[in-house]
Amino acid sequence: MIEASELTKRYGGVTAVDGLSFTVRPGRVTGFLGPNGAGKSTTLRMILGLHAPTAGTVTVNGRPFRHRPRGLRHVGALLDAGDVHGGRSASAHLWALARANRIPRSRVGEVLDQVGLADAARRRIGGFSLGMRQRLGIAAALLGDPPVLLFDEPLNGLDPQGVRWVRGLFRTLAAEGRTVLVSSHLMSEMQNTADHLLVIGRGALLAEGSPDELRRSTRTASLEEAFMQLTADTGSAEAAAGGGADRLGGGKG
Ligand SMILES: Nc1ncnc2c1ncn2[C@@H]1O[C@H](COP(=O)(O)OP(=O)(O)OP(=O)(O)O)[C@@H](O)[C@H]1O
Repeated sequence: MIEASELTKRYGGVTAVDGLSFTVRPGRVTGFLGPNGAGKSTTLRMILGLHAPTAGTVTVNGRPFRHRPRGLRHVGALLDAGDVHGGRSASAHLWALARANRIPRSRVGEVLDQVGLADAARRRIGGFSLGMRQRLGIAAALLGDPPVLLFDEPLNGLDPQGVRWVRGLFRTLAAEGRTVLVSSHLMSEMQNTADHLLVIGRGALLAEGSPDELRRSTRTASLEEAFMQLTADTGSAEAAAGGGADRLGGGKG
């Protein structure tokens, strides 16, 4: 369970996250949606204790999460798949993380198998495609078998088979009772994946509910249209490109 209360982050004059309160429950996939610059990554970084909130609190299973030894056993996260040492092999990268988090070495082979990178285990990460890096980032998140998992734009660079695989993986992780939070700026991606959605714009919560609830509350035919409508006033490039949709009011679903 992740609980945010009045979470706020300011960078100088920019308010990236603005009094955000939400609960992410275990046993379901929660989609975290918002246009570019809405504050998704900043929120994920505050959940992980990488950035300190300017105000408000966020807890993971009742306590603020700090990076610490064995942290990967509590929370696994894919934030930026490009943020890895390109000179290392996939297995060396995962083994370094496992060692630092006191995770048995046997997990390295297991997660490489799980993400479909077993054949690339000894290859340098520098030669990996974006999709392979995403898979490696997912492997790192799974390494400590954690009860809470955060994924920032996990589908970037994945081919259709990869996208289908990730959707299945998220469903399995949720069915195992884990807390799964997945950020995306594409509502359509979440249509088949998320049980519950949090929609933010300019750092504030615009709406939350199941995909059906969001469609009903916005009286739209698809989640994509619902998203356009909910974010129409946030000044995003996507909302502007969507154009046209009448605003019917979004509120909580
Ligand atoms: N370290 C930082 N210093 C200054 N401003 C920042 C910093 N990190 C984020 N911001 C600003 O905070 C706002 C929210 O950014 P954030 O990356 O959290 O949004 P996002 O929803 O993840 O966007 P995207 O979908 O583009 O990844 C943006 O205006 C961004 O420019």
